[in-house]
Amino acid sequence: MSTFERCVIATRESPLAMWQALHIQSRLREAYPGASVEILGMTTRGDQILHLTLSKVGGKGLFVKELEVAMQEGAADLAVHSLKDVPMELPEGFELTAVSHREDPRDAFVSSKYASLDEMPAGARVGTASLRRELMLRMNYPHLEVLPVRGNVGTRLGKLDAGEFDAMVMASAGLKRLGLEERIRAFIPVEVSLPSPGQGALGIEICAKNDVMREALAFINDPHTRACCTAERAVSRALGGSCQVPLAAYGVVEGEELWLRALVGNHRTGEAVRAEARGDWKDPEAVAAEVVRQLRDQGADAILKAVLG
Ligand SMILES: NCc1[nH]cc(CCC(=O)O)c1CC(=O)O
Repeated sequence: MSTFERCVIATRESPLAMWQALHIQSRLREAYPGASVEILGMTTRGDQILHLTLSKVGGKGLFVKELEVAMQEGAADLAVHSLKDVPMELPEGFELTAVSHREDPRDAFVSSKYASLDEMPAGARVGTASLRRELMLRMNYPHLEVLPVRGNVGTRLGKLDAGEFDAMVMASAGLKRLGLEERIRAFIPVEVSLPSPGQGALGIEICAKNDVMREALAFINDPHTRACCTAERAVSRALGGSCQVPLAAYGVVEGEELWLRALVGNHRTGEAVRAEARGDWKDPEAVAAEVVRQLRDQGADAILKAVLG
């Protein structure tokens, strides 16, 4: 097997992105003692545009484009992403070569005033950065005021602590990775808040022609997590999933079966349709196709058309 002697990891410079890049760096250094593994921190447009919600500025691609350019120009050999921030379609010439074992995929309830969403009185303010979470809140807690929030994990916690919100819904994975688990007052069950496709997993992107890095990174790929995230992303891809679409999809492998659940809806009205299917975990696309068929049979396309206007 051809090995590499040095590689450069491209990453955004948010504390969470840097944690994730350093995590992959340490795994590569452990697997390949003596290899040079460096990190190239970059600022993306998604990091710069903070006054608008992602659903208004163009979505997930804003967090990956500059990292892909760095790989194209030879300044980096791989990019480490939060998989849920990676667009469902990669540009020509790139591939998602590995998906790591996922951290806790649940959404977390963060508040210094209340112990859970159930305890919040009518009119209490919940901050969220995602239309998926807004839909969940509209469906289950229509008496709460849902407000948009942008910024990285620390910025959002700062806004909560400054009193701009009474609570925040955020990814458990981000808080845990940053050593902020003590801020989590409650984990929101996936039955209530089905996760975003790929939530909690890391996606490692390379140039498709880079055979050396593909081989070197293969050990990071977790087959069950990859199957689940492949199915989750396939549902999103089929239904035009993006930051503009309130869509949730979550797969788990149980024995030889992949159990996939999904939901799409209208965050403004709380209208939603759900579906689930079980199938061979080695054929995630087939399981996703069955879930998409069920969602479409229940009117998912019309709901999403109303959302996108
Ligand atoms: N774009 C936000 C984002 N992207 C990845 C994570 C957390 C890590 C993960 O879920 O994989 C977060 C924070 C959040 O959703 O609260």
